[in-house]
Amino acid sequence: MATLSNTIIEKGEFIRPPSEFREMVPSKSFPAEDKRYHLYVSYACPWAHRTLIMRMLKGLDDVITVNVVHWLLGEGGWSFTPVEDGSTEESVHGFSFIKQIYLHTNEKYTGRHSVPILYDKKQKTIVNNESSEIIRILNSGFNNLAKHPDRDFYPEPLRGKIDEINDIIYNGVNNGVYKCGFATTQQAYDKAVIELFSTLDKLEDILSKQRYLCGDKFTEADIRLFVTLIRFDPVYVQHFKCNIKRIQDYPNLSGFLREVYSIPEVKETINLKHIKHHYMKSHNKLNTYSIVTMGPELDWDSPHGRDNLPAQPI
Ligand SMILES: N[C@@H](CCC(=O)N[C@@H](CS)C(=O)NCC(=O)O)C(=O)O
Repeated sequence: MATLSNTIIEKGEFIRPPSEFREMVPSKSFPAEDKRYHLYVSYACPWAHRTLIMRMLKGLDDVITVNVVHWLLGEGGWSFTPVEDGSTEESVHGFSFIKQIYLHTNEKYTGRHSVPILYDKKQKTIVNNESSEIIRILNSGFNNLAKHPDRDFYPEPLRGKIDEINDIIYNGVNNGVYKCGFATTQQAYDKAVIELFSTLDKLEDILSKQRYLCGDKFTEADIRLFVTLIRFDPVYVQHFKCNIKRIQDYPNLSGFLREVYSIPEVKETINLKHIKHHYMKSHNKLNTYSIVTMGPELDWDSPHGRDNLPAQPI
């Protein structure tokens, strides 16, 4: 079972390697064109989830096509078989594995075979495999084709603030849960779990005073936090040992989670079966018998209670 492969563990601490394909759209080689680009994603993966949310919120669902891998990250990496519960075939080449997309782009490629991938169907090549850049591309690179060109999730005046909060969220939360789960020494785990919960405490405080992370405007920072929050209680609490508190125990973080969950375009991107099955059945060093938990009961459809805090329309 592929579990902690392609990752670096140093002194018991998990370190995420950098992505290798970093081209942008629009650019000379990659102009924005209708139906030319394609996303390869996993519903389970929080990094891929960001790109799916941005694609929906910008109204790019007719412009950028998508293939979804099966939830199991097995020996051969992400695969497109069997097709079930929302996963799809690989429709550009008919490939069975994500690895083949990387090797088709560069047969000498030796890096990770990760999702998400933004792919150019015309030149049959990977454009970008770094989710933080793919969401920026989707936010502004296709405005001539998007249903919602006026929605800007990285607006100029807030960029400094967004970058600052993104750093905090990436280190303390998005990657923070992985640092807890993949730690191989007590010391590394202790350090990671303390960092994670002190960051969550800080974010709880911010969200007690304002509707979103950067004020009254919903931005990419909120999307980046949401994808970890939605996985937290069903998976990370127990699977990654992030169990000092649940998100449900934080009034503001949980209200924020329910509000973002209630956005129809966001809700459409969530597949809890893929999320739970992926983590609990792919990481068998963490869950030897691959048993998927039944709980917890979730209350994501209950009122978010944040209407008293001012908000600009999304
Ligand atoms: N830096 C990448 C990280 C993506 C990532 O780590 N994806 C994981 C799934 S959650 C993956 O595909 N892992 C498979 C592997 O490394 O073989 C991004 O944000 O786009």
